[in-house]
Amino acid sequence: MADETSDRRNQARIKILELANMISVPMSLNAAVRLKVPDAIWAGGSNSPLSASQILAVIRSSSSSSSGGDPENLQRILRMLASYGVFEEHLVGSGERKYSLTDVGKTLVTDANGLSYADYVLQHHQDELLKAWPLVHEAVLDPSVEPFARANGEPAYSYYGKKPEMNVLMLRAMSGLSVPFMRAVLDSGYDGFAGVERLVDVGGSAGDCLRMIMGKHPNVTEGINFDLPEVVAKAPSIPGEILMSSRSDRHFPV
Ligand SMILES: C[S@@+](CC[C@H](N)C(=O)[O-])C[C@H]1O[C@@H](n2cnc3c(N)ncnc32)[C@H](O)[C@@H]1O
Repeated sequence: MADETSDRRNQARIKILELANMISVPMSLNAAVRLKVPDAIWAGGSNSPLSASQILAVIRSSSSSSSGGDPENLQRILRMLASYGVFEEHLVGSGERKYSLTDVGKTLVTDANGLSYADYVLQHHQDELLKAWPLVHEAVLDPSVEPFARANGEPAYSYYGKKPEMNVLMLRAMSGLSVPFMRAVLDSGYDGFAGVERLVDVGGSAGDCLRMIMGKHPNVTEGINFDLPEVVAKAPSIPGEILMSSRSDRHFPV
């Protein structure tokens, strides 16, 4: 064993402490999203550095209780996420700390269509998903039941289908994720859709990708959103699209 006082061993101990406490990072992110901190700082595009007290005042002004709260606890969350590049910390003259959004943080700001990556964060931190994580080791010992099903009694997508609020959050999370990606693909000059007349999106969720592709490429005259019946039922209709639901009981990874 190496010398316990060596820099290498000290770094190793610090690293394992960091890993053991890593859950504090996504849970702080989840807390910031739940509190709508990114929208509070963004304030319609200003992104001016605000202190924890100022952010709390904005959050409180749009909630039923306009006072109270603990800016110190909010500052702990902000500092944690600043160290992971979500917020930028500004030390102002008096020693006060203020926070603005980095490019990473801006992905959490609600856009003109009501979309952002915030729903993706929320979707991944629902109680049902969190209950599955401590069971990951069981997937090694007995892979016949996936951790989500072990924790919740059935596989994720059939479970979502029975819980309207989870189904809708999943749709919103996927839209928030896919719309900016597809916009980037289409704006990049990608020509893979040239000459395509019928396009099937397997697991197309709300149909955003189909809608955007068909809007840009009139040659695609028939789009088929192949997804689960409860998902297709909630998806907005698109002219020229055939909404097709899966009748498969088998839940394949998409
Ligand atoms: C990760 S999401 C994909 C989101 C979508 N491609 C987008 O860009 O927004 C996976 C999708 O697969 C769908 N899915 C899961 N199991 C399915 C099945 N057996 N048949 C059809 N769709 C399924 C889910 O309902 C969900 O919409």
